[in-house]
Amino acid sequence: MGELPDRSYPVLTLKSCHDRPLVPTQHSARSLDNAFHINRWLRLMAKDHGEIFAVGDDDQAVFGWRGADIEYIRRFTRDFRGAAVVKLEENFRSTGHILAAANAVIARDETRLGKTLRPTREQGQPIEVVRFRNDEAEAIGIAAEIRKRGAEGVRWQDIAILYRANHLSRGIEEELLRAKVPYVLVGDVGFYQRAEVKDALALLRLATCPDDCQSDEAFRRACNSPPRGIGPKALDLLERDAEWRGSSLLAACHTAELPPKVRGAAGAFADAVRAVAADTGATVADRLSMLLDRTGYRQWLRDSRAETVEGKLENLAELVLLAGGFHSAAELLEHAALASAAPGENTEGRVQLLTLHRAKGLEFAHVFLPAWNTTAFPSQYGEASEERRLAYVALTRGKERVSVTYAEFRRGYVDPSPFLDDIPADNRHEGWLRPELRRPTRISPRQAGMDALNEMLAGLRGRQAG
Ligand SMILES: Nc1ncnc2c1ncn2[C@@H]1O[C@H](COP(=O)(O)OP(=O)(O)OP(=O)(O)O)[C@@H](O)[C@H]1O
Repeated sequence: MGELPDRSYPVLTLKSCHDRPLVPTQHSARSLDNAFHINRWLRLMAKDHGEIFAVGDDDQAVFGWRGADIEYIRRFTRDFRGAAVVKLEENFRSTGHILAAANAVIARDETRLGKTLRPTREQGQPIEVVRFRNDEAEAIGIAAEIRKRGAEGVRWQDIAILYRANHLSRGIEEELLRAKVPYVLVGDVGFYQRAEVKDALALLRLATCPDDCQSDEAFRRACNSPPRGIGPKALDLLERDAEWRGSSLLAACHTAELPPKVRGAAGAFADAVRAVAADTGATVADRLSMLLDRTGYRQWLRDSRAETVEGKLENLAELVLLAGGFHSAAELLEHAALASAAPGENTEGRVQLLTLHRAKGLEFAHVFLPAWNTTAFPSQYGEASEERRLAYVALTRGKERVSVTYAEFRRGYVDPSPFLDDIPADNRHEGWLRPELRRPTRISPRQAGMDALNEMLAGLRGRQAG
């Protein structure tokens, strides 16, 4: 059976098992993995055939925000009386230190069914917990550490950086670029290619030189978000008018023969952009923020109620913050253009960057977990116990080394994530592990000489005694 999107499992399982009892074959087990998504189907099937084999892990139920209900798996033995529960606690993936840390973090979830992972591997290296002054220093530190590991022979594709929200990738992407570490954003586009970031930068370009013909491209991108009735027809009228007068598209908002309703909305948009353009005393960050508010862009996002809206608003906040570091809009726009090179989807030979949710089910030899800070992780938008399970998922992605980092300043002073306190002292190391702490202790030539001498003497003594 090939790869199937999660949501097709129930349908497929139902079809393939329609007239047969469901037995624990590889197929059925795979199809029923993540039982908390599909308990209703299980009931239906059990009613017909009476045999159910389901695989799931309540500690990894992290999709409540999109409708998955953890209660399905938690009350499984109540729903299916007499069901035998087999706990799979032997873990082949992670070292002892990683599992001890993960076990300790999830143990604080009092509502869980309960299991304790046991390592089959060696104890390994403790979790590195590394503190930074601010998020920029954190990104620089991670990129430098990754370069070091590369120099020690670790393959790029064996390294992953897993973060809670996708706006957190921005600083790390830039430092990886600077450190010349090849990377790929898995299942996502780079920060500057995200639609809302492109929209905001288009507004900024427009306000920077409203009547420059190069701004027409920015106008085309920005003019109808939020929708103002400037569809293909109205845009065509604007293009003709601008061409005839030799003016910009923004100027044409007041001169073109648009239908009255569209004309009002287009005129208001042009006025909002020009008002910000005229405010030459404002900083780049202030101008960007004013544009997002006065054109109604931010409000439009808030009103959309899409699942992704918080992530988009976070990306905009990150962009405004970033803009604070630039003296002029032109500098920021140039920087964005240079950093926009699209990384491919090919993970071979690249460090992988992905959100914690996307990382579920995956594993990597080296895992970096940045931004373990109160504002970022646990997320202020998330449900507390689900955030804890996400921390468990995060730690258990690592096979050999897991490095958790946090900053003291991230859009203001922040505290370390409370999940950090739950990692036992025995299983953590503050700061990066230096190579001499990582490798098996080497015996110095002096010590080797001493050992050889002692062995020889012991042999001699033995012979004398004989
Ligand atoms: N019997 C085994 N012997 C050795 N290695 C094993 C065995 N079973 C699984 N593994 C290895 O353990 C790792 C984890 O296995 P797998 O991905 O199937 O676990 P999982 O329960 O789906 O994990 P998760 O849900 O946490 O992602 C993999 O690297 C797999 O190859």
